This record gives sequence, C-alpha cells and structure tokens, in this order.
Amino acid sequence: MSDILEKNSVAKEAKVKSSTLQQPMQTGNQQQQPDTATFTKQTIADLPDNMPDAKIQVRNLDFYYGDFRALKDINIDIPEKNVTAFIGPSGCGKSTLLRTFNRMYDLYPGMHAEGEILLDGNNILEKNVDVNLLRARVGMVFQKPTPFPMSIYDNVAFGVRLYEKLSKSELDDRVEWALKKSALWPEVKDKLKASGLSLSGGQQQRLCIARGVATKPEILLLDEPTSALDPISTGAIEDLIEDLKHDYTIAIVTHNMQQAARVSDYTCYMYLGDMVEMGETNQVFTNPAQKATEDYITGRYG
Ligand SMILES: Nc1ncnc2c1ncn2[C@@H]1O[C@H](COP(=O)(O)OP(=O)(O)OP(=O)(O)O)[C@@H](O)[C@H]1O
Repeated sequence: MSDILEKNSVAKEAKVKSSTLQQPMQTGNQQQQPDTATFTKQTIADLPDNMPDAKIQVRNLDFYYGDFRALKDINIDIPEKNVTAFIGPSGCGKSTLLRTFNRMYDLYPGMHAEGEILLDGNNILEKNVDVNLLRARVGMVFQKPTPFPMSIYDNVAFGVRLYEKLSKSELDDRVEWALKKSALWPEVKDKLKASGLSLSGGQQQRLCIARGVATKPEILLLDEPTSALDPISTGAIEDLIEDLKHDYTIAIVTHNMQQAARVSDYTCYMYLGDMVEMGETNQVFTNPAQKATEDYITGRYG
C-alpha cells in the first residue's frame, strides 16, 4: 500500500481520498463497511482565526523512518500556554509528531524530518541546534512512568543538575517546587530519599512530571501520560494539566476522546500521517469540519 492518500499538498482544495478506510469497522455491535473517507488537506489557512500566539509553528513537515513517510506535509500551530491534544487511530503518527518537537528521534539512526518546526520563530530542525538545550526547553513525559532507579529527590534534581549550577538550598527549593507543581509533595515530602521505584504507578507518573517541570521547560509533551493509570491517578494528572497550562505550552497525545475533550483547548485529528483537522476542542467535538473527524470521534471508525 504505497501512498494511500492521494493529495496535492499545495492546493487547499486538494481532495484526499483514503482507500484504506474501506476496512471493516465497529459501530456498536455491528460491523460496517465505512464510506470512503474524503477530507480536504489542512493548510495553514485552515487554522482557527482567533488562535493565541503560536509557541510552535509546524510547516510542511515530513518525517521518515528509513524510507517510510510517517508524517505527510503537516502544517499546524501549537498555541502558547494552552493544551493541544493529538487524537487519531493507532499508527496515524501522533507520537511521531510529538517526538519531533524535541528531536527525540535524533537518538535513533535512520530517522529524519524535513520541513520546519519553528520554536519562537527559530527552526529547531537546523543542524546547528543544541539538542540538549532544546530538550531542556521542551520536556517530555512518556506513556509508561519511567522513574530513574534513584531517590525521589535525585529523580527530580537530575535534569536540573545537568543544565544549571544551583547551590544545595536552591536545588532543595527547586525539587520542592517541582513536586508541589506535580501535586506529589504531600505524599513524598517525608521520604525524599526513598527510591522513585517504590512509588505507585500514579505517583511515579507525577514524579516524571515533576522531573519534566523541574528544569522549567517552556513546553511539556505528554505522550499518553495516563494510559497506564487508574481513574483516580488519571484525574489527578488531568487536574495537574489544567494547572500547568497557565505556565507551560502543553501538547498531549491521547487515545481517550473524553480526556481530549476534558483537558485540551485545541484538538488535532490525524489519520495515516496526515493532519486532517485542527480546531478549538469544543468545535472539533461538536461540529467537526471534516466527516472523517466526525466518524472517528463518534466511534464510527477506530
Ligand atoms: N521506530 C519506528 N520504525 C519504523 N516505523 C515506525 C517506528 N515508530 C513508528 N513507526 C511507524 O510510523 C507510523 C506512526 O507511528 P506512531 O507511533 O507515531 O503512531 P501513533 O499514532 O502514535 O500510534 P499509537 O496510537 O498506536 O501509539 C506507524 O505506521 C508506525 O508503524
């Protein structure tokens, strides 16, 4: 299945057809053959008019795993100090897109991005960009909690020690600040020397968020941060996202439609490497511009 979506990325009117949507899909209990999905390729002109200033501007972005083109001519803005959710069926490129924002892919051979990702107007895909500095500005939290095998304190202090030279008391203050920001402080303040691995799953994920915010990044990337958590821990993290967005620009990948609707201000629907639609979350969920988006969020596909 070569390039299943025919498109002309230049013309706004270009129709993108998907033959692959003609696979069986589930609607309630019945299996159906969906209509052929047609959507108009999103261009910059289709972005919502009244968006806040963009922290990140993605322009004509393609991403390749070897020869495989996983992202196809993506054009979006990530608004500053808002939450932007990425939704779409498995394999559509959500995580790939998120990982381009801090060039996580640089760690692996055979992967490359083409186009532009402008962070505060500067293209982070340029060769001479200091990726360590970039990752200090763009923090990331993964699907599975990944505390380091060290104390709670050291987990949070880890990145700060890499990027800043703080005195012991300044570092203590920063660790406390980050643990308070991630709503974990009351639970761990008396056992900062205990291993991060001794915490529950939900606490470990909040520890990872504390580690993520401790370096005071400008952007937080959250890749399905609650998929391994129970509803109470999930609620705690969603509250945290609501709180953190006052200081940070947040991009979150989620499979959970309700979560996207609850936590995000803007939603991007992706399909097979294409950006189908980006808009205000309320609009995308109640009045999507594209039938393909509607089919997905109403469960008629996926
Ligand atoms: N390391 C890799 N090497 C080769 N192809 C990859 C690699 N990682 C992802 N892909 C491919 O790139 C495409 C996008 O994958 P990606 O993980 O970004 O999707 P996703 O929307 O995040 O999926 P999911 O919701 O299942 O996590 C898929 O076709 C996937 O198979």
